Amino acid sequence: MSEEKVLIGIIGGSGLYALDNLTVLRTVNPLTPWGHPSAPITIASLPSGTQIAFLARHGHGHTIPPSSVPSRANIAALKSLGVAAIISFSAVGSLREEISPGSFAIPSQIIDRTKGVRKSSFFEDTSVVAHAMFGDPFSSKLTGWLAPKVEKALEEEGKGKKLFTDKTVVCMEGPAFSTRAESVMYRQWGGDLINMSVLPEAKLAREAELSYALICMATDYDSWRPQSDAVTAHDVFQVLHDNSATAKLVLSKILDDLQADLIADGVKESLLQEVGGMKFSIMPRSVKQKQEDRDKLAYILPAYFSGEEGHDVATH
Ligand SMILES: CSC[C@H]1O[C@H](OP(=O)(O)O)[C@H](O)[C@@H]1O
Ligand SMILES: Nc1ncnc2[nH]cnc12
Repeated sequence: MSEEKVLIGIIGGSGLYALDNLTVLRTVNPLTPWGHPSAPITIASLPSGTQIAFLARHGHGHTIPPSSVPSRANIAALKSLGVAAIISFSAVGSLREEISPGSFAIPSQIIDRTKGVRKSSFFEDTSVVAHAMFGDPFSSKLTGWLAPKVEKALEEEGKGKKLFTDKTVVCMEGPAFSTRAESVMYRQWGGDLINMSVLPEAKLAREAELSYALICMATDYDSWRPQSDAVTAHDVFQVLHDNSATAKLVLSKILDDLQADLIADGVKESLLQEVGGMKFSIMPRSVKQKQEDRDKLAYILPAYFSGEEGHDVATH
């Protein structure tokens, strides 16, 4: 584990594989109990000295498909660097006319359409049982802090791109896109956006007690519009290039303001919103819990599992 604390982790999705204009301090590739992350993580310093970490979800050169992203290793690796909060980027399809390609969105809800092939819990395959609270899958304080910054950056860019908040993102398995019937059904269910990445990432961040927010960039209208061709990867990649330039601008705005906000308006509280959140989610210690599993879980939740005896969690 690294000695130095890194405050914020950024996960870049399709089209966002690196950050510009930051002072790179080092690159790390931690071996977590769940393997290595998707790619080596770049640790950079802001002019204020605050450190951030950047991880490319699909690897450098986009070599990892959505169902094979090592999300447990990604979240565990970021946690091991001391990260308190994760700002994750994703290219999404739009399920709403008003969210035109090029628009940005910060969702507040998720509908799970993954198929169970992804390992979606750190507690899976262990002798410790836990049920994380997930009714509000994104950290409200973090999204509340981010939204005005993203909006301001989009305004300053002057390309007329809008930000939508409080939206519902459907996470599908992929890698093939949805059928027209599925796309129409997701709209009826209340879905506004669709991607293949937010799960299990958001669940794992919650289990690791990390604040988590998703910044979506709409690339296409998926396949629900009867008058339009169904989405292709080519459509997505055409919009991605422009979107990622905007995403970099948005991110630099967020990071520029970070130090001032840390001092002025208690943003630290937003970043630390989830700390302690697993206290009532982990089943109390029992003799059936294997020490090796507790040691493994100590990597992400040292407060409950580290030390010779480990700590008992709250009694239920
Ligand atoms: C490239 S098309 C589909 C692909 O794009 C999105 O990736 P990410 O969320 O990492 O930006 C989507 O979730 C799919 O994985
Ligand atoms: N239409 C779509 N469906 C799923 N993931 C996407 N990522 C970008 N566009 C998408």
